[in-house]
Amino acid sequence: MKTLIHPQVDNGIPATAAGFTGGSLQCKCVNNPVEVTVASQTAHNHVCGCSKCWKPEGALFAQIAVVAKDKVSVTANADKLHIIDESAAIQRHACKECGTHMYGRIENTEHPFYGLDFVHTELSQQQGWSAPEFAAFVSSIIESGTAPEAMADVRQTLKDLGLPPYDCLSPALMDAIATHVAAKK
Ligand SMILES: N[C@@H](CCC(=O)N[C@@H](CS)C(=O)NCC(=O)O)C(=O)O
Ligand SMILES: [Zn+2]
Ligand SMILES: [Zn+2]
Repeated sequence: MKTLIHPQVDNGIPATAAGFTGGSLQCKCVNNPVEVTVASQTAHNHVCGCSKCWKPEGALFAQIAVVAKDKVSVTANADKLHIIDESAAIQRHACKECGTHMYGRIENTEHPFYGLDFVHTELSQQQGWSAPEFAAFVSSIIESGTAPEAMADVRQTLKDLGLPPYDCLSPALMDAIATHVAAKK
């Protein structure tokens, strides 16, 4: 049986469009959906297996990208948003009604990724957002109920999709974090 990762990658990954300048994200509410406008292309898109990132119904992984926080604005039904966990590094602003995470913001100015917001571009009608490049926090799917015996198959499926699997972030992002830490010392 085919191992399903996420609906945006299972049937081939849609390509990044050159010159793409952003669009809007909507939550899953039929009435009065929350709308977030992202006024630029995203970067570092990836699938994340951690238990904190929002996943659509039935998906094993979340799909998540980053964008400069000043490009992100709530443009409809902002009153429906709440922060899932104020103490987390990433403050995830989610719809109180349907549970969809609309954006994650880092408020700690010392954090290596301060200034970047995390967004799920699958919530957009527009095509051309930056394509996922790797899989992060792969081992973490065990914490959400995946059997450890299934992991070899999950990792092979990710490799076959062109998403190299890592158990934290990608080497490039881990290097960026370490560079930030070293510069502070
Ligand atoms: N094994 C943990 C990993 C959680 C984790 O560290 N997630 C990463 C990737 S999203 C992170 O940076 N979290 C910061 C946060 O959630 O605020 C889980 O699955 O809950
Ligand atoms: Zn909603
Ligand atoms: Zn995550």
